[in-house]
Amino acid sequence: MIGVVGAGAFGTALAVALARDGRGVTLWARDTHDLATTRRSRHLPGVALPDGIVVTDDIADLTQADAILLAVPAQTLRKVLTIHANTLHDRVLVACCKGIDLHTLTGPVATIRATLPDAMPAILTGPSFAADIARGLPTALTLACADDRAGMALQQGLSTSTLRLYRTTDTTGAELGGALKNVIAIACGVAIGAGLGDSARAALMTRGFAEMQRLAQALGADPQTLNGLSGLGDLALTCTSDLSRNYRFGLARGAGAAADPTQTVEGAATSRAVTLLGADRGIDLPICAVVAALSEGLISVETALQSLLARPLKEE
Ligand SMILES: NC(=O)C1=CN([C@@H]2O[C@H](COP(=O)(O)OP(=O)(O)OC[C@H]3O[C@@H](n4cnc5c(N)ncnc54)[C@H](OP(=O)(O)O)[C@@H]3O)[C@@H](O)[C@H]2O)C=CC1
Ligand SMILES: O=C(CO)COP(=O)(O)O
Repeated sequence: MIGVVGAGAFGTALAVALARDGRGVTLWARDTHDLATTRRSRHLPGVALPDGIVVTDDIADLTQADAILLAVPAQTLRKVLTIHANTLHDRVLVACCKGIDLHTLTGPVATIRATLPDAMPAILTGPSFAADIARGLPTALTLACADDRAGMALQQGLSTSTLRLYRTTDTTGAELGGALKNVIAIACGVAIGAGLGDSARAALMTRGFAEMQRLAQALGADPQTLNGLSGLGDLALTCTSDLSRNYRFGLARGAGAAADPTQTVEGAATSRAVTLLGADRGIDLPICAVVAALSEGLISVETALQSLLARPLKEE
């Protein structure tokens, strides 16, 4: 049985895909609302839960799970691990979130390691909208686990006919790719929202990818990981699709409109976290820094765009 913590859009979509493929799934939510009776998540409209999914608000129901997917926002992961340490402490835990904890400046795998040292941590990341996964559209993701035997078991256990998992042991590269692409997606949304056009977006994606590579290498990631699904792949998806909440957040800000406050926008807090990580190591992350200042309301859209366009001329 696979356990899923968090019945939001992504947790529900993964549960649906696994259950459709014949896996037993127990889906835990802190408050199931009417999910158990309606079999529909308010976070994933139009998708009905298959019979193979057991819905619960008792985390102890995950005690027998072969692996537990953690599909809660990155800024809440540490709290969830701490509160439910009794159930989660010695388990195979697959982080399904994309972000850097603003207080510890750690990614999801490092957060699991620090909070529950006897758990086996892994991360599932890469280009995949919950809506696509739930509809059974083909998706390819990265499964990263430092222990390659455990990674192989997870790859087998979590792949389905429509969900194709590629494996790596580079958890640092995988978690940084997923976290950083959300920040660059906000910047791209701002540019498009402000009417700067597709050429400006392509420039931001490229220079943003250079920032992703710089920080990831400084933190010990394999550059090849950033070139894969969890880095470049997810950057391409998130910076170009209206389905992305990070991109839409930027789009609204760029157009001078209010962003939807009910949406999970991981790149907002993560932009500050990665800016701090970069500053610690003397790494220049101008796009991330501008997104952080803009997300926190410290600068206007005009100032943000000016500071990106007024960068000194230099070699590529
Ligand atoms: N949506 C997508 O397409 C994809 C999302 N992801 C990643 O998945 C992660 C989760 O995003 P997503 O599912 O979309 O977000 P949603 O906003 O749809 O759902 C978040 C879920 O987390 C739960 N949650 C929040 N705080 C806590 C807490 N303290 N304790 C327990 N549960 C909590 C919420 O519960 P409640 O309903 O009670 O508020 C909700 O079920 C993010 O890191 C995102 O980047 C990755 C790939 C695709
Ligand atoms: O990570 C995602 C796609 O891979 C989802 O992106 P958003 O969180 O921006 O919606």
